[in-house]
Amino acid sequence: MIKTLLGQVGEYKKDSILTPVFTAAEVFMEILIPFVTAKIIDEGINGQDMSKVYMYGGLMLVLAFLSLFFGVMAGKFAASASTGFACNLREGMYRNVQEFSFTNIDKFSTASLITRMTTDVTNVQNAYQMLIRIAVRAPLMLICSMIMCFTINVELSLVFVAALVVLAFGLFFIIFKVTPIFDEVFRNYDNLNASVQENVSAIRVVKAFVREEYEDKKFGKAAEVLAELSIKAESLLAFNNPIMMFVIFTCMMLLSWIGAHFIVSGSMTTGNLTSLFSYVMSMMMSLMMLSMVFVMISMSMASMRRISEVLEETPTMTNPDEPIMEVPDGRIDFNHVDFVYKAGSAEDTLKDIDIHIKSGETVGVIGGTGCGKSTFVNLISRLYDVKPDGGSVWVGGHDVRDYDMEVIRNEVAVVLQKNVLFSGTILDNLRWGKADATENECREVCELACADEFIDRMPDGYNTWIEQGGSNVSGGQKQRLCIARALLKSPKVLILDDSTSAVDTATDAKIRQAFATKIPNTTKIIISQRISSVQDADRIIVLDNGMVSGFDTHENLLKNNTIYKEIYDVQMSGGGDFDEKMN
Ligand SMILES: Nc1ncnc2c1ncn2[C@@H]1O[C@H](COP(=O)(O)OP(=O)(O)OP(=O)(O)O)[C@@H](O)[C@H]1O
Repeated sequence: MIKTLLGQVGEYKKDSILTPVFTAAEVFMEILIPFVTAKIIDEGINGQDMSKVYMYGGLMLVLAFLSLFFGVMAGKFAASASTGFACNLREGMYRNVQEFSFTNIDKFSTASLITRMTTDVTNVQNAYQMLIRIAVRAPLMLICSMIMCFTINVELSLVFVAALVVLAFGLFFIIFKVTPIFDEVFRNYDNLNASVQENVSAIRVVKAFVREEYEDKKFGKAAEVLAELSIKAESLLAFNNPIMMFVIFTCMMLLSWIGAHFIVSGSMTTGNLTSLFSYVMSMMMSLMMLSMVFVMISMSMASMRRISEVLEETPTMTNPDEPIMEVPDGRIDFNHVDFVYKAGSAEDTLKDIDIHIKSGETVGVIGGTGCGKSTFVNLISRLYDVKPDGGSVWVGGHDVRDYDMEVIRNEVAVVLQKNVLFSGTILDNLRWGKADATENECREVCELACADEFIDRMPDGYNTWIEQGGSNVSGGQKQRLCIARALLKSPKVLILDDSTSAVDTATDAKIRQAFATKIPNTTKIIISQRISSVQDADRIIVLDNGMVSGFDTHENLLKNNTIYKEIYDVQMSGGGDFDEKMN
């Protein structure tokens, strides 16, 4: 984990090394200052020698200036190293997430990925800044101050060594108690983010079902749990200061009392006692800082682990060593395919699918909810891989695993069931299909997808701004834009996964007619719950519980496939979709 994280320091290594170097220099300057103070008091003031006062005063000024300079430099490099490190972590995670296969994506929730890229990275950034600065400064200061104290007076030094033990015990007891609470705090951040993400993205559904109050309560509860845990942790941390102050003042009183005896008996000078006080203060402060470093680091351990989980996640799908860079045609072969989402599941999602589709053919896929239609098409563009011994899926005469992944996904265009548009103009959205498409090309595909009619009615036409998630266009309009976007890729295989469900039947028929005449060489796979959407297809696959129950023309299926015939009869008599028959 540590190796993975440190690997992300990258170009900020130099800043990360310079920070402790300048911090050490700053500490050495600060350590010398009380020593010079003692000289001013003993040799200058007590010795009635103004020249010594000026000389040591000047030296002190130089030391103070150098300490300031080194401190500023250390702060500057620490800030640059930690923010740069955080930026690299975010970029590294984001890059890896882009490489994730769907199997990888299924492992992490969106909310958890967001928390990891925001809150977790901020924690690690703060911990890293502390590590390269305070974690160097505090122990160095502690050791140097202790050495100075012992050189001044051994007996007095033993007083604060005892005090240090008490303080260390108190502070580390608090850390021990507080660390597990912080672990829980970060786990709860995931729940809070999940609640925000789910509700904000589904705000329309929330309103439609009048669930505001319920959702409000749900969020309130998550926020309350988080607040309670944070209060618990902070309340424990609040003891830090009083314990520290108690030990410091007790220590000071003891030092003053014993020190006064030493001064009166002539075995110690006033200057030495003054510098001893300064060193003791520095030591206590260092210990306090050290305890904070431990809190911060233990707080961020959970974050570190969560970040490295994303960074170390290896994509389950990779390109072959010598990938095929061209898909010859739109032939599709499923050779006895078995597929399961999670290894070890009791039942396969797809079972022994053996189907052969010709290039340019239009194939309908029909079946009940959850029977595996989307899963079936996801294998064609290699969004998932088949089981290790679960047959193979071929496109254009080659196993999909032998292609370059970008090539196969460009040639197999999928209009997913859940259509997503991005904020930007209609043209921007269409050009996701082909970055350099001209406006004319965009218009052509929009005509094919019957999207031109509503775009032309919009005041800004193709430059109309689409809001995030396509919230300012209707479901049917969104579907047509997504079909146009896929067409712009001029793919060898076009898959429509129930993507005309929100389009009226007349427009649906028009789109299919356009496909048949304008893109005859593209293999078209149309998933639908409506028989009317697939009955014109060359052949239709009837899926039932992950298995192929029939694969033939509409007419032959009506004659030979009882499931298909029954659905047809139900839908023709005004019934609903596939599932109504199944129930
Ligand atoms: N990412 C996933 N992880 C685990 N199981 C999944 C995943 N996606 C789908 N499934 C399961 O696989 C089965 C087939 O799902 P699939 O989406 O292929 O069905 P479908 O026929 O397309 O259904 P619908 O018509 O409702 O879209 C279902 O039982 C579903 O719960």
